Amino acid sequence: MTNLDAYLLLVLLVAVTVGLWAWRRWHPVSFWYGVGFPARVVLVYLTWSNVAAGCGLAHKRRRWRFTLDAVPLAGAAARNTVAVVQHKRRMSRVDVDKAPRLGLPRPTRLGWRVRLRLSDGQVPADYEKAAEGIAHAWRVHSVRVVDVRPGRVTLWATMRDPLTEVTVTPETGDLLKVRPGKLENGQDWIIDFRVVPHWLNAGATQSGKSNLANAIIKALAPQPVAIVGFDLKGGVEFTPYAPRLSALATTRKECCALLDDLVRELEDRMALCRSHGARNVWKLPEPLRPVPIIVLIDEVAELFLMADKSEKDEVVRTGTALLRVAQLGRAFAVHLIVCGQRIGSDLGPGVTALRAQLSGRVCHRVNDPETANMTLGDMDPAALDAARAIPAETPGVCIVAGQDGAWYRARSVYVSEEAAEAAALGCAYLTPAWDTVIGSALTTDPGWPTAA
Ligand SMILES: Nc1ncnc2c1ncn2[C@@H]1O[C@H](COP(=O)(O)OP(=O)(O)OP(=O)(O)O)[C@@H](O)[C@H]1O
Repeated sequence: MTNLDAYLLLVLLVAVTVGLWAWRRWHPVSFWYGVGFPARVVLVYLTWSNVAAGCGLAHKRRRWRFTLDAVPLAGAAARNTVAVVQHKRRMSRVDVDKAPRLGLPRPTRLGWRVRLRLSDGQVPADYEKAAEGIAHAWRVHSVRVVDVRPGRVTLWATMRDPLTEVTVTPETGDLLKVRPGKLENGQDWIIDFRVVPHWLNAGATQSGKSNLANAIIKALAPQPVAIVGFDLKGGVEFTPYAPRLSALATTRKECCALLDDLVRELEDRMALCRSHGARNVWKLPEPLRPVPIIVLIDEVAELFLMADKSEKDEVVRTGTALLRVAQLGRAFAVHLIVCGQRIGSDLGPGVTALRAQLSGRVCHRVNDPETANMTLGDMDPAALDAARAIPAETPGVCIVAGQDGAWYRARSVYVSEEAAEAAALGCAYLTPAWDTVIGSALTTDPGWPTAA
């Protein structure tokens, strides 16, 4: 090779490197699909046998192999005997590691998914246990086991944590559908109250519960819905959103009265549906359809705590009414968002039944494993581990589980109180008066205010 050739080669190498750097810098998405992902696939295939063996996923198979007989292993004796031992290559059956069969990796925006065939005797839990080891071996942020089918699992590798910075996604305006943040897979986190009607929003103090409530209020504010609040912290949480609230209860007495209204309204809606032969309000003709009601409850434990015996009746009444709202609400468009640090059976009878009705679960960072258990206990145990691993420095990160049993790491988008207040004020003209809301099922005109 002449000097000129070497020079040209060097220039070419520099040009390719700079080109790749610029491609990655200015168009990371196409760079990932065009270069990053194929390179990763090659690496994953080449290293899979070792990775599987290292993570305890390979199993031993007896295979015919050429072996060297009588080769001393090591040490001085080995050197001495090597001269006299005849090395004979011969076929014999030996134990070899066999990795589970890897399917074709498919790219995602932040990583890849790859399907695996379970070896005999393996269960998906073996892969869940090995997920952290695989993530380190593949040098990725996380590996999750998803989409479990008989004899197969899918591993989902994510290169970096998409939840470090969550940006706002514009709302589509679909009724009762909000996008309060992002999921770990980079997709929008969607809360659709028509699919999952009631939600439990739990977590330790400063974990991001109120921020999620802000995000939901901000997203619901421009929609034709009535929002009511229960805030037994003296109204400090929800009073700033009062312009967009049709009703706000801040004392136990007000809570009882508001719950009575809600139960009566549910009964009216039930009667209306019955008289029109409809199973739920969505089957009613549109002009007759009552306005959906979103019930926001802050620190639910306050509703169940009693200072003395005189409050017992009120607490029992509250619990029963809340349970009725939860049980009947789905069909009659009354939806609950229950926030709290704890919602355990220690709060009294009825709480466990209420919790069972809240099929949407959001578990923020927790201080004690019981809270994660209470919120996600009936879900996949891996979801519990993930909830316990949420660090304090990432408020808003949570584990979300819907009724399909699947769970995701997610983070709500940051919505300051000022932004939520501004949204509530800006949409105040959409706030239906409580009197018209609770009478809406009895009239043909729900009294819905129109834009000014
Ligand atoms: N998604 C998020 N992104 C960035 N910061 C967040 C996010 N969610 C919450 N925070 C910040 O974390 C802090 C605590 O949040 P928040 O008030 O929502 O917690 P909380 O669980 O409601 O606490 P408490 O129970 O004490 O009221 C706030 O300063 C808030 O700005």
